Amino acid sequence: MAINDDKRVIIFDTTLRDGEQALQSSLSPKQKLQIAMILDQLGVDVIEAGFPISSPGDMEAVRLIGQNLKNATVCGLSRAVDKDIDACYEAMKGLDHYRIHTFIATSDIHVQDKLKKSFDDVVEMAVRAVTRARKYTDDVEFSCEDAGRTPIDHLCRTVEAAIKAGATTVNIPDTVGYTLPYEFGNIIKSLFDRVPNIDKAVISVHCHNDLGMATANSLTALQNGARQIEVAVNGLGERAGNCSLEEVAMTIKTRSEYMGGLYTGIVSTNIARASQVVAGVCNEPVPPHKAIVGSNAFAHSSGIHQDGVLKNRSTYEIITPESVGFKENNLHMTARSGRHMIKSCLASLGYDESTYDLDDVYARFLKLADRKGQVFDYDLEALLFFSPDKEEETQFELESLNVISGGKNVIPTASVRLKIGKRTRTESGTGNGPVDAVFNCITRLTGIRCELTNYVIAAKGSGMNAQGQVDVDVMYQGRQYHGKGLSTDVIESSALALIHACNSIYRARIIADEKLENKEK
Ligand SMILES: CC(=O)SCCNC(=O)CCNC(=O)[C@H](O)C(C)(C)COP(=O)(O)OP(=O)(O)OC[C@H]1O[C@@H](n2cnc3c(N)ncnc32)[C@H](O)[C@@H]1OP(=O)(O)O
Ligand SMILES: CC(C)C(=O)C(=O)O
Repeated sequence: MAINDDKRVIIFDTTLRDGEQALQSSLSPKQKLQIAMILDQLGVDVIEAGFPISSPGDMEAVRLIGQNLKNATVCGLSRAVDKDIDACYEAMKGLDHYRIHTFIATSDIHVQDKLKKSFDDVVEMAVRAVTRARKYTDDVEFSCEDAGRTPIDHLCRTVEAAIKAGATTVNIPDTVGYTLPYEFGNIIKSLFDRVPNIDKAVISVHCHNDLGMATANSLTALQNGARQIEVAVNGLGERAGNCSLEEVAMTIKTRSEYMGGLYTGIVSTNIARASQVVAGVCNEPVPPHKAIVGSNAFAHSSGIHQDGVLKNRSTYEIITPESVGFKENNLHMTARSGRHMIKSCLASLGYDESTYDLDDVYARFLKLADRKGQVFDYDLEALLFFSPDKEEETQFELESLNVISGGKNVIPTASVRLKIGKRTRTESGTGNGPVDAVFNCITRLTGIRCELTNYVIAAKGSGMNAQGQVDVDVMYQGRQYHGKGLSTDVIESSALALIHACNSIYRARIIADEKLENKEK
């Protein structure tokens, strides 16, 4: 691939190769294709789709992806071995354009203890591999595996030989995430100073995150002349992962002046979707605090931060959630929130400060937040309408629960008894699983038809005492409600969570009726 702009950074995505290596089960060709299409829309330049010699499935995945990409170049990985390179050709032959990526380790420990070869043998294998790959395509990448721990003289010699043999991209991996940014920057600088034919190839880096340096090392490499970085969505990759695509893409965009005007082809507004698809298909949830794409990356929960963000978002947001494809930021109300947050939330619900006593509402809010942990807008509104002894009064209470579920031939059936006000009622019903059957009963008993938008189950504690916590989000008449349930029985936790949400909805309905009555008066 030819990009003739010295400021343009080539984004080589290895989510489907190095990222996939880190998964507990490998991806099918169809799953890989689904991710590849998202990466193509994201604007990555090269997609390393797999290791064709590895299995018939991976060969098929590389072929399928190559046939379907609209913009990005497909790439297959191979050892410095003839049959691997031939397998890459087999997978991609017939395409207008494709890349073969071949590699061999150059560090002493890998050469001696893993490959059991001499360094001279390794250089010879590198040259042979690049030469063979060049017979198939004019887009050949060569990597010196474990370059970060390779003596610089050996690295210079290998890079020079690979370029001479026809490599158009030479990759310098910090395979075990060992180097520090200053050190890694110097390795790249030394290559530019010492390798005579360095200008004949694009210099790439592939940094792992074992010491948490992958992003910093990749950026330092760019500042020292590298023009391709190898990345993975959500930072997936062997062990602690690869350099994360979203982190480098957004750093280059956000700190462009400091990065010497470098830019990428990444469509940043597609980042959140790419992250979610990769997390879902790979069954690798994104940690909440993951930079750029974590659910907490644009959340503000403390009073001082919320006050700042409400006055000017830039006080605590260096990039906007919208710029990476999230709808908005989140301001969570907890006991760490301050009056500005409470006032703002009530204003968004239509309450002017002149209609309530802020200090009084705030004091009650704090008591509620200390009890509940997180307070939602409808909880806050309830403080205005209900006296302190009534603000958490419940309309629905679980009395008992019975569930039958089992193998293929059993229709999941539930029977639920609820206390509703002063009465008790029972309903039975079926569903496509035990939780669904319970939810159907609760819907009929409460008369509240809400849509379940999120269901999360997590273990609290461990061993015999572990409890299952279920958190649900439901949508009712355009408003989101949350419910939480905790029990040693996860079906009961689920029921408690939905009942919790229904109680909030019930209170919100009373408030809505009261507001309507006041309006009509
Ligand atoms: C740093 C990285 O991420 S490198 C990429 C790692 N990815 C993968 O390994 C996933 C795909 N791998 C596979 O499917 C298999 O390991 C295969 C098909 C590549 C090889 O399988 P096998 O032939 O059964 O060998 P195995 O994996 O057990 O051992 C690797 C062999 O390749 C050799 N080897 C390792 N890297 C290279 C290389 N770049 N060039 C040449 N030979 C190499 C090893 O020394 C070892 O050789 P030996 O059998 O003579 O001891
Ligand atoms: C094959 C190379 C690029 C690699 O994955 C590594 O060195 O980590």
